[in-house]
Amino acid sequence: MKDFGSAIILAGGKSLRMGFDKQKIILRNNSLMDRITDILSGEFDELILVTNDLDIYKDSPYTIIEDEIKGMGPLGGIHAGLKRSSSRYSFVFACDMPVLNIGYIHMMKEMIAIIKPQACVARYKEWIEPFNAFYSASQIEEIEKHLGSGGRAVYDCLKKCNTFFIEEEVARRFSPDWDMFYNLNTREELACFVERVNQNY
Ligand SMILES: Nc1nc2c(ncn2[C@@H]2O[C@H](COP(=O)(O)OP(=O)(O)OP(=O)(O)O)[C@@H](O)[C@H]2O)c(=O)[nH]1
Ligand SMILES: [Mg+2]
Repeated sequence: MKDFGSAIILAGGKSLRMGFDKQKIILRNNSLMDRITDILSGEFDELILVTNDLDIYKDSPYTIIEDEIKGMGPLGGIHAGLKRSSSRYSFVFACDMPVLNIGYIHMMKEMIAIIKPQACVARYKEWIEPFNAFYSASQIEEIEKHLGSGGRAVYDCLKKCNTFFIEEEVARRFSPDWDMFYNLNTREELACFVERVNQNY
């Protein structure tokens, strides 16, 4: 079993705030999902998309699955992805995140290789950033317990695991403006991002 061969991209949920399915976001004429998979396929051997619409990916070369425990939000997607993953650790990302930072991924891998936690997640004040993070197969049981008792909060579940939290100042060295955690939840955020990056994307 490889340590770091797999990436999980979450593409389920309701997209209520966006008003259209976020896994279909187009940025400057290109599919955001295609951009994410293009970049991550250079870094990981196995890409697992956890979606609520299998039809979209009929011709995809990647592993396409649905939640096993449905309607529980991102933790349900992480659970399905980890169960399918063939690696000890999986990088977890979301379909509404426009910025990937490979240097930060490399740094997390190095930290994990030394510390050997169950998960590696950035912490920001009293919040965590559940995506652009690593989770491991060793958490599946704890996640099932958490979801089974109705818990949905990723942070609460991570507190019960041996999680290595990356502190804000460390993450900011890689992404001073926190872009690598930015996610597009509304049409305004989408328009604003397109405007801001303009030709540089
Ligand atoms: N597989 C899976 N992914 C999910 C689920 N809920 C959310 N996601 C994904 O998790 C990421 C973060 O989701 P959010 O932006 O918080 O929520 P959302 O449900 O997509 O959108 P809202 O309805 O506006 O809250 C996105 O990549 C979603 O596609 C779920 O139940 N299953
Ligand atoms: Mg979001």
